[in-house]
Amino acid sequence: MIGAPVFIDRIGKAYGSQTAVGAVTLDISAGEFLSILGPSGSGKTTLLTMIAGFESPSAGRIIIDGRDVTAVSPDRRNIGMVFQRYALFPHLTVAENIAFPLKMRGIRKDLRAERVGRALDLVQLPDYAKRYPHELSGGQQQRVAVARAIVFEPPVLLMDEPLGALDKKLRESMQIEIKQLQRRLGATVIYVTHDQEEALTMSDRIAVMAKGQLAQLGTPADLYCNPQSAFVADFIGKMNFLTGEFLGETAGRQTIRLGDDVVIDTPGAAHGFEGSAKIGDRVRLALRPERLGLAARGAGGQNALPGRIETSVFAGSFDLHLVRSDFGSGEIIQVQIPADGKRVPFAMGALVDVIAERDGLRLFAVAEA
Ligand SMILES: Nc1ncnc2c1ncn2[C@@H]1O[C@H](COP(=O)(O)OP(=O)(O)OP(=O)(O)O)[C@@H](O)[C@H]1O
Repeated sequence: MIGAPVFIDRIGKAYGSQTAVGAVTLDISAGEFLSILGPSGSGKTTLLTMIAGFESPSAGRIIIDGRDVTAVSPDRRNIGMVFQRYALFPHLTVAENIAFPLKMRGIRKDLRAERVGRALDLVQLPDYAKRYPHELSGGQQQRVAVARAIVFEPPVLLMDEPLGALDKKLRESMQIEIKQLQRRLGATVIYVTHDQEEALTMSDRIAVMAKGQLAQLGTPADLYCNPQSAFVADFIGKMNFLTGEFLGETAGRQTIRLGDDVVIDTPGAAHGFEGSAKIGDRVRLALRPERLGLAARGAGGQNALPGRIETSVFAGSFDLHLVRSDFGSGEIIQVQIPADGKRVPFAMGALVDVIAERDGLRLFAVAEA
């Protein structure tokens, strides 16, 4: 199976006066794993069902492998689909379920059996051909659904929250399985999820949707390190936000005052801020919990945020400290320190400095919050 490129050209969908998707353009390479990520109601499913052909767009075109399929019916787009609910036929065996798309395409019985066998091997269920769906676990049923979607070797696979109904552990192992399978097959995958960790783990690129629009498109590292808006910064990974006053810019560094007397330097306009603030404007400073450090009060050096430990939680691979700021209106700052087996040196109520590394800071205008 070789993947096909998918070009989504200014696609839009309106329901009456409501815009579900507004002029989204995505250029997806052959063999790419692209996730569509966004909160509930952001238009992910509407976008995917238009690519599948179950909804017709109000505007724009869909090009698969160089062919304009905008007006082509779903069964003629040569696309495999997996949904959150496995949607297996309950009265058919696993093998019959997987053979179904082949039968629809008029493939001979002996060839069908061979391809079903291969698909079952690929999803690691070689001994389950004769079982019925109700005799399988949720994860096994979803693997059968994946086998059914890939058995006719479609160059494009669409998946809409395929792991949403599974528990966390199973979901995580299936994420790896699906990713490995996709690499082996070379198929182009467009994968809808609202789970940012899932999108970060699986994708070559992620399209973040907000209110029917593309908020940002990039690699997982891109979105994580260079979010272009407070929305993306907040949606991808964990983020602390502090509101402050813009004091000005010198040598490419922006200076922000938090509360009455805490002054912070950011690394410059290249790091997420468009530089549209005027002196005195309110701005939002975004700080990743894992890019912060902790020191005893007074030992934090430059860019220290004074606060006190409200609570500390052991979270396995890291310790999470909630620090109440001693400036502004006493916001909670989350600080994540990798666990090294040693005890946390700070007791509850301890006076500390939160150390903000410059390159871990982002600055956003308040208006777009
Ligand atoms: N058939 C429809 N008629 C009217 N409005 C619709 C219809 N389908 C979707 N919408 C609206 O379009 C918007 C986008 O919905 P969509 O289901 O694409 O979002 P989503 O990001 O997939 O959400 P979720 O994660 O909750 O599934 C929503 O505001 C929704 O109410």
